[in-house]
Amino acid sequence: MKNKLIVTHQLPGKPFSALKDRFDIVWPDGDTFGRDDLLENLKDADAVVTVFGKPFKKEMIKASPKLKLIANYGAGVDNIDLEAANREGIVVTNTPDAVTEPTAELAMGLILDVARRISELDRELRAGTIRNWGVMENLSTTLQGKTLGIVGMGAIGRALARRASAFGMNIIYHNRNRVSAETEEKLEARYTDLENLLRNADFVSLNMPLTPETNGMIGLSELKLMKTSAFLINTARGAVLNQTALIEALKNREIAGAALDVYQNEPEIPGELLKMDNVVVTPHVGSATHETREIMSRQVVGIIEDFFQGMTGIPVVNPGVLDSDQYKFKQENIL
Ligand SMILES: O=CC(=O)O
Repeated sequence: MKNKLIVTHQLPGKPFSALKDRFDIVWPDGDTFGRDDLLENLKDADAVVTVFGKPFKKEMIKASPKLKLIANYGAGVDNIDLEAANREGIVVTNTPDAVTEPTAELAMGLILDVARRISELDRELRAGTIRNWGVMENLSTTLQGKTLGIVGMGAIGRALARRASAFGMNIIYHNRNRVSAETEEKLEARYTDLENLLRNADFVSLNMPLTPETNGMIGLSELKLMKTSAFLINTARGAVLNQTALIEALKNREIAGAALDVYQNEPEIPGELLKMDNVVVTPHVGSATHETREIMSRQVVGIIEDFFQGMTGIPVVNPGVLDSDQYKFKQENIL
């Protein structure tokens, strides 16, 4: 009998044809399923493909008694109730590698944009509101020689450090665990505590995952430590930053500007941010390139194939579940 796979959102579909002999694959008609439709489909699902930023919470997990695998399309798994998945013996995976380089590209792009005022000047030119092309007009900030503070030196943080070095920036970083001396040397990155990073960086880039420890990590007191000439860049998750505090810090000129790809309550962006010339906004597109979306689909398909053949070496984000009785019971019913 075939296993049942639910894909919760539309994704590049071609790679999924490799699964059709072993799986009945259910896709939504539109962009995604309605709640009731999804709950109904989950009743006898063996695996589900979820999407970063789109909640897959306890209610969904409880409605899925046969579910063995949640294969998240995306690196961040903050959209999934991991505790509920652990309780039910469900393995959760992500697509960590695919999103690294494009997200670092976007972070670099946002740094360039907010520093050199690219979007702002583009808007003004189109609106016909640029008064003058004189030598003292439209001035911005050079990256060369400036200090970039990276909060979260995982794969994306490291990929950003490599790019920023090419622009002549000095790199300091803060991370839960210090990276190896070899990596520090290769990236020419110096470790420091968060307070020191915030006080010294000209650009602060948030690149940590959203976890209970990082939730709200950057609030008003942290923003106040930053230089008034410094910029904040967030391509991580909206909730690592207190958005109300950011708006206050920008209004009070505690910092010079911000460039944001993620928000506390997506897809909502506070109107106040949209009105500020020194704020660049993009709609959570860190990994949104044609190439990356295709690679993410291929990676998810490979993970599902490997998992249902009992293979290890897939990117499991809740490895503790593999020792649980619930997981073992479910495994016995798969193979
Ligand atoms: O934000 C995107 C991802 O987590 O992959």
